[in-house]
Amino acid sequence: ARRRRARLPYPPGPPADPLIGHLRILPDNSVGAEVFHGWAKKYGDVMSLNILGQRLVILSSEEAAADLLDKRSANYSDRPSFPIYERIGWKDSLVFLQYGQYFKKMRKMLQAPLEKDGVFAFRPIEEQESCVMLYNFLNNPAGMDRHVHRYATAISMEIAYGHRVLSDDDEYFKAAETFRHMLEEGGRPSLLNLSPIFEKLPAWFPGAWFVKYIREAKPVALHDIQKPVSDVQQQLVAGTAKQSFVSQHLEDLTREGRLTPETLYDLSMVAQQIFGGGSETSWHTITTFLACMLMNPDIQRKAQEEIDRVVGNGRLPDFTDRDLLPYVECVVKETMRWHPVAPLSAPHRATEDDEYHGMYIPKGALIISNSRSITWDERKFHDPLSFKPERFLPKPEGAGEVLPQGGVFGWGRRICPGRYLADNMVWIAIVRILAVFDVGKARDADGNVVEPSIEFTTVVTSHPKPFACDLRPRSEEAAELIRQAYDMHMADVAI
Ligand code: HEM
Repeated sequence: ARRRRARLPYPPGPPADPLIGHLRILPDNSVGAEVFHGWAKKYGDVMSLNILGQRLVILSSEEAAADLLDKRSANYSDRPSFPIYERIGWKDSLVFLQYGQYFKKMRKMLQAPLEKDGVFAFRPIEEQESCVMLYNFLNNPAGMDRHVHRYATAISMEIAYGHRVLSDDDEYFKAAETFRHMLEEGGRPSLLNLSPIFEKLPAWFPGAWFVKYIREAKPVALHDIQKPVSDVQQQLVAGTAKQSFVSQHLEDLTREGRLTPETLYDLSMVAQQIFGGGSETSWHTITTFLACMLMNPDIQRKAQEEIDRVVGNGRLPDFTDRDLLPYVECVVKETMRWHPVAPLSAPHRATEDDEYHGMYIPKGALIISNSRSITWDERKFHDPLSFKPERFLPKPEGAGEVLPQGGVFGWGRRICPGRYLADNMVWIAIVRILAVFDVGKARDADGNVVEPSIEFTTVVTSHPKPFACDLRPRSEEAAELIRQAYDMHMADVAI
């Protein structure tokens, strides 16, 4: 079968150079999704590139991605190796793990509390932290971006370690920021991807930036993985530990006599994925929403009217209101469709040779699903580049279009395990911001309106560059509601 398959053509792609293949035209990560989206129009929903002998298959429709990554997930659930991340100590982070028994064990451990019904348990934390975020907006609107980052991080840290982030200087919040910088820096293309031999280069050698990076990042990465778990261990001894993912596991492991350096290591790696996977993605989905509201005041007003009608002005919306707010639901979906924060999702790898519609996909090929193409597919979405929440309303009121979940949260056995948590985190933030704030145009020093111009940048995730806006409480009552909610959530905190 291998010989027969090998005679089939690879999926088509742009013209290549001899030997180096498509290396010269391989787009930079920051524009990759857009460039691939353009190419797909010419070469089709399944195209391929050859980068120095490494085959890259790019999937540009929901069907192709679902056919391969969902329906044939037994063959497409592996990941490529990430040599730099592996060397700093993230080898066993779930997101980077190769497919196999160890992956399955780690994935199960993380997934268990994050199932659809399980994430209900985290709602009080989300309600609490959303009030903190609103309060921070009120007192320091210019710090909006950071407040949202803190919101997503604080929820993740409390779920993972029972740690409550109480200030911007919080040690755990700082660790999340460091984690992000390390992810960003270590993600740059490097010689190490070509061969481990380059590891031996001296740090001063041109292009060998990673030697210094690895040396410096490794102890920090290790500390940030182990420290919060040893904090919880100490709190358990002192009787002060709060219920959390880690405390629960530590108690179980101790009771069952299974607490060993190995089980402790696994637990530390998995716990880190809660903020590693959840913080930046949720943060940037919410800032994308804020940018969308700034650019689409009519949509903002319509969503606010729905909230005013259903919830009124006397309280903040909460999860019990969700089913009664269909338009807000559409705004959340449209934010995720219009600009998914992971435009190229995460690469999968083919474990064995395969054939798809007469094309040959060799073992070891990297499979990239292009979320941009999938959520901007003209065959599925009318006017896909416009922000139109009503597209998701059922006909005849709306267009009855359906959000391709894979385009946002990925596929098959690697689908985002945090998707239900993310959905709650993002929804409650959005509905509460809409309820009490107006996102309006900023004014310059002379009082002139600044026309919004939003630019996106893609490093680890794709998100708006910092932008000016006028984030203002909708009324004095709204401001008072925020203060009261904040006071209530801080009542038990001794400062
Ligand atoms: C709006 C927020 C989020 C978005 C858009 C998002 C998106 C994604 C995507 C596209 C993937 C790659 C899936 C694939 O390879 O097919 C992924 C993987 C992952 N996500 Fe999320 N995610 C979000 C929130 C979260 C949260 C809250 C967590 C916390 C638990 C989380 C944890 C992870 C982990 C651990 C993986 C790796 C899974 C694996 O490799 O098996 N994510 N996410």
